Amino acid sequence: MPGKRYFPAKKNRKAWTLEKEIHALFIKVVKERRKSGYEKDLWQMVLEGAENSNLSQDEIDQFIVDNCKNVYLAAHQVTAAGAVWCLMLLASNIEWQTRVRAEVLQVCGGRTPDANMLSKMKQLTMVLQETLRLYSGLMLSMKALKDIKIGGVHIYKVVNIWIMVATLHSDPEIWGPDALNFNPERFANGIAGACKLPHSYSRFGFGPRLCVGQHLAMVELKTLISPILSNFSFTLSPKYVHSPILRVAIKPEHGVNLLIKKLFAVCALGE
Ligand code: HEM
Repeated sequence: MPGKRYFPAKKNRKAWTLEKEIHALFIKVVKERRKSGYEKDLWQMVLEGAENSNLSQDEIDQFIVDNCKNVYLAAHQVTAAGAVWCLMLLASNIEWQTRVRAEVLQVCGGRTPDANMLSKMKQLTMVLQETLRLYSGLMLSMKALKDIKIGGVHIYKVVNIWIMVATLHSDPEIWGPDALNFNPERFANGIAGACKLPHSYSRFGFGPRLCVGQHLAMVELKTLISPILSNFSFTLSPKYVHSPILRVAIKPEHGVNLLIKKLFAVCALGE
């Protein structure tokens, strides 16, 4: 909500200093952008939206900073984690890697993928859906704004509700006995065909607070993964240690080490 500064209480010195530094950092970038000219992109729309409003300068700055944080935390971190897990899963499932590569080569024919090509990558979509089932957020949180009753359970106003996404995404009752396995085939007929209760597949949330970037995220992931598949084959390095850890998103604690082969040359790469 614009108009209020959500700096932590001053007595929490470290958090206060960090918050102020982040604020100053984003405002500096905005000033530099104004000086150097700009493109008419999403970022520019945020700036113009704020500046053409009736807000005070302080409120405008806060609105801009909040949007920067949103994009960094909600958009960048989770999408990057999705890409890394997808590569890890393809590296450990060569059959699927080969299958998706064949599709990408057939659809793109060595060209940079455009929107039309991306929409034809069905196998890659299935792999990404399965990746986000196995490695998306741990939980979603919501707060009851009034007393409600759901399925016979009374929930009082202001109670926080935590929805364990990881549990829903791995329940054999919902996904079948292979719920813990990587099996993109389950998404061959879309989400409704993959599980008993489509609402339980909530990697982008659901309801009015559904992820606004869900389609952009899929486009980004396909745009990143498809050229990698066209140009390289890869397996997991023996150095890889499987250790998912909860940060902003679920991330590989020690990165993902891959052995990458480009045509006939072999090289090793960290995350
Ligand atoms: C694989 C990538 C992504 C995943 C797994 C993901 C997941 C989520 C989830 C679970 C929520 C919360 C929904 C809820 O509370 O019900 C959310 C909200 C949000 N996401 Fe994403 N997201 C991704 C990418 C992106 C991208 C690329 C953007 C923007 C460019 C974005 C922007 C947002 C924003 C602004 C919200 C808050 C929406 C609101 O509260 O109204 N996300 N996302």
